Amino acid sequence: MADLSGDYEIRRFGAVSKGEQGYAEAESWLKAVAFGFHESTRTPEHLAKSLDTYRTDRRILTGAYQAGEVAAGSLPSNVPVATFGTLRKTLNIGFGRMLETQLVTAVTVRTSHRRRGLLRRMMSEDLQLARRDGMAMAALTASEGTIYGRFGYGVASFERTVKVDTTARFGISHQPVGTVEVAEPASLLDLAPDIFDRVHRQTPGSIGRQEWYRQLASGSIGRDGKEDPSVKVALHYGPDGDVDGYVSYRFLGWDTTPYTVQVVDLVAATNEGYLELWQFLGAIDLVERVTWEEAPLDDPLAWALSDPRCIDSSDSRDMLWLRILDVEKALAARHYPVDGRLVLEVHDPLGLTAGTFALDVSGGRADVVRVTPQGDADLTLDVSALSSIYLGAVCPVTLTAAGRIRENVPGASFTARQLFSVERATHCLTHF
Ligand SMILES: CC(=O)SCCNC(=O)CCNC(=O)[C@H](O)C(C)(C)COP(=O)(O)OP(=O)(O)OC[C@H]1O[C@@H](n2cnc3c(N)ncnc32)[C@H](O)[C@@H]1OP(=O)(O)O
Repeated sequence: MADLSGDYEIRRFGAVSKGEQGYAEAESWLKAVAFGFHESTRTPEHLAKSLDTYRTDRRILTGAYQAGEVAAGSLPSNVPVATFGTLRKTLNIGFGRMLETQLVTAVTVRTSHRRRGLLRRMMSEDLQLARRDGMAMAALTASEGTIYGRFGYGVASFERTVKVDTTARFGISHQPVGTVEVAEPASLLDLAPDIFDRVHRQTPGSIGRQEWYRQLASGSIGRDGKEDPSVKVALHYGPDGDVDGYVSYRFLGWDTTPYTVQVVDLVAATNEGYLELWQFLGAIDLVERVTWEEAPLDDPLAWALSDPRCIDSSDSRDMLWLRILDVEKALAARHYPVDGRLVLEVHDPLGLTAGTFALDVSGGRADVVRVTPQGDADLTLDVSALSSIYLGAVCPVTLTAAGRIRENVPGASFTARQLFSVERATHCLTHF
């Protein structure tokens, strides 16, 4: 590939708020992101609000800038031709364990500069820096399924859109132990982070949320950057009166048929709270359908409904893509529900963490060492496949059948399946 270092300058800077030094650069960067995702132009107020939340999240903004002269009349050189954003949050890796993770987002390359290696350059440099900084994991959500495998990312969790028929056939037999009450949407500015944190600690695959989420759930910032007065909120109170769940939702209007409520955010820290919030949604008068775009695949709702066919869930898709940056650290960080031993030969297209590793689990604790291969490892796999099975949501036996894992010792994929399983369904409620 051609060396582009002479053509583009890569700059990294932290997000800042209006009035702070570097704001113009951050604003141009964010405008370029909006352009890359085909958004209509963001207003200055929207840009300022977004950058405020980015600053709280300590996002690092990376831009590629034309180093030479730009074409006369084209966008000036201070507008990046490519963008790449990162922030760090914890990832629940099962059994309540947390792993700090490099989250990659806002990847765009201007059409007139695409396929010249800019994404490859920004991704490779960023992952190397993160690894050097001691990070063992990176994550992203992908716009297309074909882009990120080449960089060692693998699909590690799924989600689906559900359309739930809430006409007379809707019924959940659960006997409520708590109550649900309507609240002022703004109450979520305070309540949402603590409730989410409880869910985060008990859900494998959960990613810590960025500042923006409580604003979205409360209707303080809609997707267009303005306050969203259509957002309504109901809180769930447990038997002791503590708020342990909420749903934020909007009615889509009388022109939509069937009459539909769309869930903006649904977060419940208890099994009962989850069912009781659904009982509330199913009881909203004049509404015939409730939709939710971030529902789990393995959803208790399906088993709680007296008629599970109330759920139309034709849209299932990959959600979290993980990329292990340091196999020893990532494997040692996990808790394992069974004892066992596996020797893994891991290939890495970026050369960050290739090698053969022995994983020995005893009493749930892992001992992981890099070994010199003596004969075949139990499993041979790319780091993307190892990243896929890491959260227990992707079955190693299936990846073996797909040719993504080579099983050198019969039964080793099944051992991997048992070792990597987690205590409850993997699900990530955080988009970033
Ligand atoms: C985490 C996120 O933010 S997801 C959002 C990703 N962004 C978008 O979808 C916005 C629209 N798309 C774009 O901005 C650009 O086309 C990008 C970012 C996807 C690619 O940027 P480019 O600079 O053109 O990629 P680059 O030239 O570095 O290509 C790197 C490799 O990926 C491949 N590639 C790039 N884009 C795609 C694609 N859409 N589909 C399949 N392969 C792709 C290239 O062929 C190349 O392969 P190789 O190096 O193995 O030969």
